[in-house]
Amino acid sequence: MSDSLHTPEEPRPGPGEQLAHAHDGSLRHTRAKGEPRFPDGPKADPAGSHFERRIRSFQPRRSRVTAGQADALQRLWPKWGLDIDGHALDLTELFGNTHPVVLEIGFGMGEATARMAAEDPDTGILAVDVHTPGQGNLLNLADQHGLTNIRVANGDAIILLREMLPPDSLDGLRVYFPDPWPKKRHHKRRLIQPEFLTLAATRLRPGALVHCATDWEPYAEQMLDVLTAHPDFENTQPTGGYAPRPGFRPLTRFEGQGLDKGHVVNDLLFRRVQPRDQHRDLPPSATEAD
Ligand SMILES: C[S@@+](CC[C@H](N)C(=O)[O-])C[C@H]1O[C@@H](n2cnc3c(N)ncnc32)[C@H](O)[C@@H]1O
Repeated sequence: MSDSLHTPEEPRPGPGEQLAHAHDGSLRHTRAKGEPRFPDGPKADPAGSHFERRIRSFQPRRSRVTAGQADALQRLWPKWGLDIDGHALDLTELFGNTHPVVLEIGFGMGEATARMAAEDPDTGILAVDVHTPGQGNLLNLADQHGLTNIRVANGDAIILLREMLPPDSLDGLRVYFPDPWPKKRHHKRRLIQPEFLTLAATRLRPGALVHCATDWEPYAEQMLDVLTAHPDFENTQPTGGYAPRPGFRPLTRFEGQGLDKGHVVNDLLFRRVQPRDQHRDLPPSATEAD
C-alpha cells in the first residue's frame, strides 16, 4: 500500500447541501431542515435515542467532511457500510464469506485499519466509529486499495456488541488508542472497564485475542488491572504485564501524536479463555485419563 493514506481537501457542498450567505457575508453549506446529510450514507442516529447509554466513551463532535469523504459515504456506504441500528447481524452475510472476523473499535481516520486489512486479506475487519469523516476516509482507502475485507460501522460499539453480534462470533477485538478521558470525573467514560470486558467476552470465541494499545500510562495501568483481574481473559505474556508491540499493528494517527509528545506506548494482548461453566463439563484430557 502507498503511504498516501489521507489527502486533505477543501470542503465542497455535499449531497443535499446548498451554498448560502452567512451573517458575516461568507458562503456556508446549508441543508433543508430534516434533510439527511448523506441520503445514501450513514444515518445520523441509527440506533435511535432509546438505545443510547447515558455514559458514552466518545465525544460527539461536528467535523468537516471533505468532498472526497462525502463522495465515498454516498457511493460506498450501501456496499460496505453498516448502520448500528440494533438489528441482529449475520457476519457471513455481511462479509460474503466465512473468514474470521475481528472487531476494531474506534478506528479514527482508518489508516491503520486499511493497512491491517491489506496485510491480512483472509480476515474480515468490522471497523466501528462514530466519526463521519473517518468513515468516509476509510471507505475511500478500501476502494482505492481494493480492500474488500473491511466493513465500516456507524454508531456506538456497545450497541453493536450487545444487540447485533451473535455469541462467539468474533475472532479478535482491537482497541487502539481509545479516548483516554484523563480527568478523574471522566474515568467512567473509559471504554476498557470490567462490564465492557464481560460483554465483549460473550461475543469472542475462546482463544480470540483482545489487543489494546494506549499512550496514556494511567489508562494502560487500568487496562492491565481490569484485564488481568477478569476471569474470561488471560494474558498472552507468561510473566504478565504489557506485550511487545506485535508486528501486525501499524502506527496509528493518535499514536504518532502521542509519540511526538514523548508519550510511552503500551500494548496489551489477552486471550479469551474457555467460559468457566464449559471448563467444568470438559472431559479429562488424554493424559489425565490415563
Ligand atoms: C483517540 S481516537 C483513536 C483513533 C485511532 N484508533 C488512532 O489510534 O488513530 C478514539 C476513537 O474512538 C472512537 N470511539 C470511542 N468510543 C466509541 C464507541 N463506543 N463506539 C465507536 N467508536 C468509539 C472515537 O470516535 C474516536 O474516533
